[in-house]
Amino acid sequence: MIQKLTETERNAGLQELKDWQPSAGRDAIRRAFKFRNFSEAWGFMNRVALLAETQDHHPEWSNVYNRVEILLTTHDCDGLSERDLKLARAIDRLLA
Ligand SMILES: C[C@H](O)[C@H](O)[C@H]1CNC2=NC(N)=NC(=O)C2=N1
Repeated sequence: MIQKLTETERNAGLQELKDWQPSAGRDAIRRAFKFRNFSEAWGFMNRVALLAETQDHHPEWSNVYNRVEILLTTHDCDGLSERDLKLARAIDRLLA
């Protein structure tokens, strides 16, 4: 069973992932993305979807035209885990 991050691990993760914010009211992190148009937003979502499948870890997300919002949390432990940090790092690398 996957473990929730401790407070120390959580803080270290948030410090490292500077573009991600803690989600208000949930043990989760979120990041908002803005692209030039829908096509670029959708292309990004496709790439994230493939990443999510390889990690067997899936985002909660929304898309409105050129904007994408991603929330990461781990349902299996009802909170933030190392799996969320791993997926967030991989998403950031897609854009680097
Ligand atoms: C059976 C399967 O491996 C699990 O249900 C995975 C799938 N993707 C998941 N994604 C997320 N975000 N949290 C999970 O706990 C989770 N669990």
